[in-house]
Amino acid sequence: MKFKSPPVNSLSLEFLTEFSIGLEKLENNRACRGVIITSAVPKIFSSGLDITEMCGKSVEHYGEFWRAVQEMWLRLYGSNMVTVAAVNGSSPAGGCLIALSCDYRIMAENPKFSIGLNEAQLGIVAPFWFKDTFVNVVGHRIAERSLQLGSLHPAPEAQRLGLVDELVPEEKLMEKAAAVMAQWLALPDHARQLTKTMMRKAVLDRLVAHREEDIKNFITFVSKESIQKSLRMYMEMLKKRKS
Ligand SMILES: CCCCCC/C=C\CC(=O)SCCNC(=O)CCNC(=O)[C@H](O)C(C)(C)COP(=O)(O)OP(=O)(O)OC[C@H]1O[C@@H](n2cnc3c(N)ncnc32)[C@H](O)[C@@H]1OP(=O)(O)O
Repeated sequence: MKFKSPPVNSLSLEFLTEFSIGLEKLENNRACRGVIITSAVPKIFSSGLDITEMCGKSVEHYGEFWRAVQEMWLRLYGSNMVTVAAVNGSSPAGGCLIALSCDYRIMAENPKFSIGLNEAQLGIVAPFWFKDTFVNVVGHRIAERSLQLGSLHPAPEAQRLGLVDELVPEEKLMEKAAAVMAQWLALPDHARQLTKTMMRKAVLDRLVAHREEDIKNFITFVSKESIQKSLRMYMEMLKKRKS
């Protein structure tokens, strides 16, 4: 699957819905045993959740948007397929969540590309299931420090921390992703799938059990004037940085 929503592959409601439907179709296709996720937008894997979806909208919209974020994660993290992220650009926040939800992450070895859950820098808090996914990849201590600081780790540091599994030159990324996919697909599906379920079930079940509460929390949080102000200021900062 190639993300192609210029300029930065931000995860809008439309993008998330299309991504989830695409994953569902592949999941139901018995001929498809694995998916490589990458980007068709140069230098950006995904800029994370589309901030404009969280600014100045109705309560109904926030609810619908957050349900779509949850749905995407439940499908990807809970997928029976082998999932490989070929991270060919920067990948903050929700973009990082997508990479973390895959079985294996390969990143282009460009120190200008960074990845991480930087929510704290925006004055918002990564939800528990973002945090759980992060902890399951890098461990508690690294996750705690990285989340509190809202760190975006340049590719070499991301590899040192275990946030990505390996770095390769950008031109070799897809070749390497295909080789990793072949290695993972060489195992019998049932054994690999049951093992994956065993490793991820508790974290998935936690969101499923608290899904409505999580949506309510998001709506309450994002509707606060202080949070709206932080998000607006962040968007302005992005625009100023550009000019
Ligand atoms: C209780 C629950 C609480 C909520 C939990 C929320 C959980 C997750 C939150 C998120 O995922 S928030 C999103 C976090 N993302 C970021 O911080 C990334 C911000 N973007 C950047 O750093 C840069 O844009 C980039 C991705 C490194 C790309 O840089 P580049 O220089 O190539 O491009 P820009 O000029 O900065 O951007 C182009 C254009 O896109 C707009 N834009 C960028 N990112 C977003 C975004 N995430 N959402 C919406 N719009 C975005 C940017 O403003 C520019 O717009 P224009 O100026 O061209 O109109």
